[in-house]
Amino acid sequence: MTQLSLSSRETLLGDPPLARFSRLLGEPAATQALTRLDRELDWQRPSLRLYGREHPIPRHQVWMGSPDARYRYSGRNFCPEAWHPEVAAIRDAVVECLAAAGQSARFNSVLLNRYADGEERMGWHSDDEPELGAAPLIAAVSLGAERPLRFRWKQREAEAFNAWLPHDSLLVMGPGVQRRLQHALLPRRHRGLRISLTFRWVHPSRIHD
Ligand SMILES: O=C(O)CCC(=O)C(=O)O
Ligand SMILES: [Fe+2]
Repeated sequence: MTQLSLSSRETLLGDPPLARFSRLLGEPAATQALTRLDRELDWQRPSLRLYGREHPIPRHQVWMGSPDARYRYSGRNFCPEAWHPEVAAIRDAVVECLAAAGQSARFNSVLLNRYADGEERMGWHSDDEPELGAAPLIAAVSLGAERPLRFRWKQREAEAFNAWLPHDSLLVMGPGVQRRLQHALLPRRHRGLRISLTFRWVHPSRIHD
């Protein structure tokens, strides 16, 4: 039996589609991936300009992907790093997991986020940059400490809620999730390293210098 057949799917929202899979990679692969990514990636802490002042982001990150998948983020153009073999293997596991669930998907870009502990975080946002297209599918893999990704509706049509993301889980944000909701990884009082990988498809033709 392969690890893939052990992964299980849970629906968190039907419309727009939000689903969580557990045991994406299996053990010891998932723990080995966490250790390897922590050690081997060139983690960056860029600063964002806000009200004329530079603020280092409250986490570390790496953009990775195909060379033509350039990405605009906070007004800057990022050229992604080349695929690390471990990240490419996780990407392929995500594509296989989705295919086994009857969903075809492709990814040419990933944002990796490294949160050293519960103080490190990501603020409210939607992944709705124009180069992602009108209805992107974003697949978020979590490794390490379990934390909740908090969702809130832009039109306040329902209550905010937490999607808990355990080690070796996959959260799939389907078409409409970015348009209708925002998400954030809020600070929590707890210890433990967490690395997330959010795989996307960046439309190469939409990028202009
Ligand atoms: O760390 C997470 O799970 C969230 C990351 C995220 O929202 C993003 O990369 O856009
Ligand atoms: Fe996001």
